[in-house]
Amino acid sequence: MSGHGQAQPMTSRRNGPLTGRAEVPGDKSISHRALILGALAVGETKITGLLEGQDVLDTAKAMRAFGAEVIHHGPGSWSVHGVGVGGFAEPAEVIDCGNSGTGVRLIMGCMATSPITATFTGDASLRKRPMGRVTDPLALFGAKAYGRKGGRLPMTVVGAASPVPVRYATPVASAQVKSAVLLAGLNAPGQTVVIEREATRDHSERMLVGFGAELTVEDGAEGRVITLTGQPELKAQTVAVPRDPSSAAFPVCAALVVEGSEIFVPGVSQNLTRNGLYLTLVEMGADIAFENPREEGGEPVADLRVRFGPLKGIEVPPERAPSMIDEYPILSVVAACAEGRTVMRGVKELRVKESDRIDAMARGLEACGVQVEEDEDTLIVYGMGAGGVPGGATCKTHIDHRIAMSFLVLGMAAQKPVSVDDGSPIATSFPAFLPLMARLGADVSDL
Ligand SMILES: O=C(O)C1=C[C@@H](OP(=O)(O)O)[C@@H](O)[C@H](O)C1
Ligand SMILES: C=C(OP(=O)(O)O)C(=O)O
Repeated sequence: MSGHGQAQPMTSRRNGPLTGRAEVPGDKSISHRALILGALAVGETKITGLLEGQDVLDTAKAMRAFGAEVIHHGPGSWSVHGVGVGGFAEPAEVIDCGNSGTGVRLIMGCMATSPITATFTGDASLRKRPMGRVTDPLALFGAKAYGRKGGRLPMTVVGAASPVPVRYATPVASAQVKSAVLLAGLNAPGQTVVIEREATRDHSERMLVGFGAELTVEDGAEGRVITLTGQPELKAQTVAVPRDPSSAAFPVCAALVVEGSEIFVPGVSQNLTRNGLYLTLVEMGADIAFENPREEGGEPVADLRVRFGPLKGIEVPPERAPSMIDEYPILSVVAACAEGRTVMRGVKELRVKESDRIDAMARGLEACGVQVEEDEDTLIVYGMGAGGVPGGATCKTHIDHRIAMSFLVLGMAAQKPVSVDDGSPIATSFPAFLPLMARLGADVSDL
């Protein structure tokens, strides 16, 4: 799986309306952070609703390798006995983060200010992704990194024995870079400051405060200024992981494009740094009711009631990109099923995800009979209206779970079936995607 094992072709085809309740798994970003902060805290952190996708399981394994005790009690229920800030042991084995950019970048951050050395690797997708964006700021703390050309994995990081605090303005909008610097700052004396021009997902900030770190956020002329006081004693917490809005996107968008559908998706995080897709869908005319808004596990959540209906193409405001960065693949499927064109600008970060997502979506949509235009930073999709996409192609997923799920959703609405060459990476973020969609009435199989 996730590029290590056998390719798993999958196919979906039109099959009447989708109806019922879709309980999507726990948030991937929060799940990684719950394990990592639990490992850096003193005492026993208890976690419920943890995503048991391969990305998060690889982070759990890594935390054990650095000396934390990580115990699986039952579905979604985990505990972590942490080693305290600065307490990481040197791992005896290579840390394999599988398919996970979040896992490897955050873990590099939290070991980089301890006097230990670790070697990181990942699957064929992760080994292509740039790590310099993280190792550059980690070098300012005094850490050293030795990787392949272009800052690629496998890579050895030598942590700083006497780290100094850092002030760093992130050159790209990236929560992974921000989080790596903050996690490194935990074991540096004094104040570490991260400045981001555009707000990215804020789970690290929220959870660091929750675990007892001293952290402030101010909006200044330069952007969001995050100041962390180093060498706190993090205290073990109880973490209830809310459901993942990025995973919810797949059944939600499927219901929007499959005629006659109506589904209910309970308890989806509505964190403002994550809800860009939902704003965009509403602007396209989507019938989504946000019911029973409340707070769960320190995050705003709502129950979503989603109904099929006509959709129109729009220009997605580029400044919205950080709050929906993982949702452009599925948005481009919705765009193909809408009337008129949808313009997605400011999306060049998609080129350095699990795959080049602009290219993967453009080629697969074209193969399914949809007209697209792209440049380095833009994807434009010409909508064919509800039921108008011909389909009838096999799309390449390039070891990318979101590409696989997006094309399988397209097959549920297209005139002819849509296949993917390899759906196995879906298990990195949404292991129960197939049975969940089948329960809603979708005809999707791994045959
Ligand atoms: O911090 C995180 O949990 C994530 C940050 C984003 O990546 P970037 O920081 O590269 O934008 C996102 O794409 C990824 O799925 C999860
Ligand atoms: C980009 C993603 O994850 P990561 O960067 O953690 O591999 C994603 O889940 O869409």
